[in-house]
This record gives sequence, structure tokens and C-alpha cells, in this order.
Amino acid sequence: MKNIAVIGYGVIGKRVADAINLQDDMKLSGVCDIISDWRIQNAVRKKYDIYAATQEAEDRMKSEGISVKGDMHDLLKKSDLVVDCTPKKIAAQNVAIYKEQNIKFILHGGEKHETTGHSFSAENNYQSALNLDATRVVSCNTTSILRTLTALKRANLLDYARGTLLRRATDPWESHLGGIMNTMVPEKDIPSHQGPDAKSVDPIWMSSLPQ
Ligand SMILES: NC(=O)C1=CN([C@@H]2O[C@H](COP(=O)(O)OP(=O)(O)OC[C@H]3O[C@@H](n4cnc5c(N)ncnc54)[C@H](OP(=O)(O)O)[C@@H]3O)[C@@H](O)[C@H]2O)C=CC1
Ligand SMILES: O=C(OP(=O)(O)O)[C@H](O)COP(=O)(O)O
Repeated sequence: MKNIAVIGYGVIGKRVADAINLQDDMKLSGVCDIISDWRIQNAVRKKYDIYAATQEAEDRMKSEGISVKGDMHDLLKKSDLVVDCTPKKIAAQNVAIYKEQNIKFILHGGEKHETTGHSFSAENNYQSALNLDATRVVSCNTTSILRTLTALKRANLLDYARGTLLRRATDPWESHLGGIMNTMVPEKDIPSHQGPDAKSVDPIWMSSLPQ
């Protein structure tokens, strides 16, 4: 049984926590965040152990009647692996802590490939992730590119690829950040980061493809 910690209980973290909870060989050791609003109340309702990332967060959580088990370091001490689901750039800052505590970690698509040196998409490179100390699960958009091109490549139908990604939805509170790219808001930089990102998952399969 492996004890898994989730840092950041937002859009992705709440799903990761529920998924861990469903596995026979994993135990959710706790979730750690800075929020004290309705979002963390979902974790309270599910009886997950809650940890506060900062002292201010702990004070706010307690003032909202949330029982706090400790801080992030307390959670890491009782965990074998951490899945960091904090917003982009925050997770990269946490990497030094994970390395110092010698704990394996998984980051998400908001971070750069170099942060872990391995980028993961199960269909493409599950085997190469075994026994690593760290990996990064690429974003939903990069995964969609990988799944589409991998299917075409396996069917021997792929010479090269040039794609336009139309993102039709976004987290509502981030809609002002260009989330609905190429639908209402055009992507300003070509190639967008998802093409090179796909190559970082599978450099051999994708190396022949222009960006
Ligand atoms: N949303 C999506 O559709 C997808 C997101 N991703 C990637 O997943 C990762 C997480 O994104 P997402 O779930 O959307 O992010 P969210 O903003 O929904 O959730 C992140 C949570 O972490 C909290 N947080 C902020 N700072 C800290 C900290 N120092 N310690 C602990 N918790 C903290 C946030 O609080 P607060 O809100 O107060 O900042 C929030 O509750 C990113 O790398 C993103 O790029 C990948 C695929 C899809
Ligand atoms: O919505 C996402 O992340 P975000 O909340 O950091 O913008 C998804 O990870 C999509 O990210 P992408 O724009 O890197 O494909």
C-alpha cells in the first residue's frame, strides 16, 4: 500500500484525490491547499485529511471550522509519493522541497518538461516512467494531440502533422487568460507549446514530425 499526498485541491487535484481513493494499492494520505472556501469543503465532506500549505491558510481554515491535520511537511512525512496539482509555476517551486525530503513527485502540464526531465502520457511511455523519481503529466490538450497522432501513426497513416487546436472550454474563472484559444481568442505564438510538448513525451515517435 502506497501513501499518496495531493498538493493543491483544485480542478485537477480533486479528481486526482478521488482517483487515488478508488485504488486498491494506494491510500490518500491527505490533501494540502491554501483555500478555505467551498472547494476545500468538498474534501471535508469526503473525510479526507486536510493540511495547510501556509500558516495563514491554516488560520483561515480553522476560522472556517476546518480541522487541519498539520502543514505540508507533516503530510510529506507520511507519504511515499506526492502529486502536485497547484497552479502553474507553484509546483516547480515545490520541487526543491520534494527533493530535500527524498519523496517521489508527479507534476502537471503547467510546468516545463525540464522540471522533471520526463513527460508522461500512459499510452505512449508508461514503461519509461517505471521507477523514476519524478514525472510530469502533460496537459489535456497535449494529450489529445498524442492520442490522435499515435493512433494515426500505429495505423501507418501518418507522414507529418500540422494541426490547429480549438479550445472550446476553459475553467470559467480563467477565461480572461486566453483559455478559449483559437475560438474567440487566437493563439499569438506559433507553434503553440503543445506541439513541442507532445514531442517531449515521445521524442522517437514524434521526432520526424515538423512542429
Ligand atoms: N484545469 C484544467 O483543465 C487542467 C489543468 N492542468 C494542469 O494541472 C495543474 C493544476 O491546475 P488546476 O487544477 O487547473 O489549478 P486550480 O487553480 O484549479 O487548483 C490549484 C489549487 O492549488 C491551490 N494552491 C495555490 N498555491 C498553493 C500552494 N502553495 N500550496 C498548495 N496549494 C496551493 C489553489 O488555491 P488558489 O485558487 O487560492 O490559488 C487551488 O486551490 C496545472 O499545472 C495545470 O496546468 C492540466 C490539465 C487540465
Ligand atoms: O487548463 C489547463 O491548464 P491551466 O489551467 O494552467 O491553463 C490545461 O492544462 C491546458 O493547458 P495547456 O494550455 O498547457 O494545454
